[in-house]
Amino acid sequence: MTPNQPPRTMAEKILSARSGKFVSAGDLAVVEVDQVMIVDSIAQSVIKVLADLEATPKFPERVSFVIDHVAPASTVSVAEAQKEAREYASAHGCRLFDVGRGICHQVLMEEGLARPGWIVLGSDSHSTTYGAVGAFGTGMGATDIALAAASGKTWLKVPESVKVTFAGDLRPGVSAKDAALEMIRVLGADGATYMSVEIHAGDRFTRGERMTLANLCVEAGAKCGLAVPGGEVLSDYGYDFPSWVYPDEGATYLREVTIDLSALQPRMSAPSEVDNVHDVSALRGLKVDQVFIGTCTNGRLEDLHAAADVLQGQRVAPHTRLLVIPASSVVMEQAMADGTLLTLMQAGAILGTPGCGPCMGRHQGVLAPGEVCVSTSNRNFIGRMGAAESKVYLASPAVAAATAVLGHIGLPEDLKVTVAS
Ligand SMILES: CC(C)[C@H](C(=O)O)[C@@H](O)C(=O)O
Ligand code: SF4
Repeated sequence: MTPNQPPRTMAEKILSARSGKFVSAGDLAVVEVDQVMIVDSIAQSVIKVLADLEATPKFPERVSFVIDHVAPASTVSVAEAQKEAREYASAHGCRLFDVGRGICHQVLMEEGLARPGWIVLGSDSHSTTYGAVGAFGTGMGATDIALAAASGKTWLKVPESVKVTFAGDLRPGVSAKDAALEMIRVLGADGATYMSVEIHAGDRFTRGERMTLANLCVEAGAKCGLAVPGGEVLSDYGYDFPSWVYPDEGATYLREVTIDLSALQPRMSAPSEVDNVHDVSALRGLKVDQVFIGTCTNGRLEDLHAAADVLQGQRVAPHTRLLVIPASSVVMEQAMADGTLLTLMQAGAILGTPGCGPCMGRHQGVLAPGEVCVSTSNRNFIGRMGAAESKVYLASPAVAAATAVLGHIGLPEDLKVTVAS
């Protein structure tokens, strides 16, 4: 950065570096794309656009197909679409992560396909997740994704930035998911539309926790969610963090908010907007039919550990179903090796194939009219997990686990039994 350049945000820094010239919010930038990710449900459309353009991927090693949203296939047409994606990836030398490998965002992170300062485009809105390691991750539609695959580049309007600072320390029993839900409440469901949410949390959050935070950013309408590394946490980025990725001192933000973690209680997002966030204690007692622990938001090993801590020696309530779906095959193997899955199953959990599971109501746990689900996912829109008359409440893995045992919304502390003398 030359001295006469104005201070830049993290988004401006990355887009400047990857476009080869200094750009600021509002400018158009043509940037090199480091990774293009294509999910099963969009693959056919992307392949069609490429065929119409008579183009093929310019850098096949930078293109990954992931079969995760409805995997294994639920219908003949889904199976056909997945077959097409599989065959296309193999014919053109692209990466393929097939049924059971896991959810696209978790898999790309595990495979080192998102790194600090990279630009990662996904055919999936939660591609903001890659900001957990300082990659400019964003979701795009089939046409833009196909053009990026064909050319190795994309164009972007450089986003304005909102600075979110986390201060203080979480109390015991309060998690990064609670912090993420609070962040969405504060920003509002469209409060960061087309903005970069720059997350300043020092070394407070693990890599997985930062994935939860960056993942939720799109629920405030954000273009990307970039976690600025601080202190010790740098080691869990897994890669060198180039100094040019850091935001400059004195960069301009459209809005700045501070969230005091020490004041947070376990939070829950009630239907049907993600920013409809309340303390769990205010919703306590509502009868629940299904609990779902998994997804790109909260299906990692640390999330399964948090659930197992609550479920150890407990039983899921008789009228409640508990579905647990690890975010990837790696998570599943680790949870199997350390006994976590056994604890969950002994409590009555039903395990599913690593992938999205019932998150968007396509299979493996669709809700009937009138049913209520507490889920560790990121969306609770009308009909998100099934019938339009069903309801989804979003929470942390610990709260979801406690709710499964209680059969109604509640907290781990509600499970403590007082033995009469
Ligand atoms: C199917 C996919 C394109 C969609 C998304 O873009 O996010 C899904 O993952 C979701 O969470 O709603
Ligand atoms: S787990 Fe849910 S939110 Fe994440 S990519 Fe899959 S469907 Fe979308």
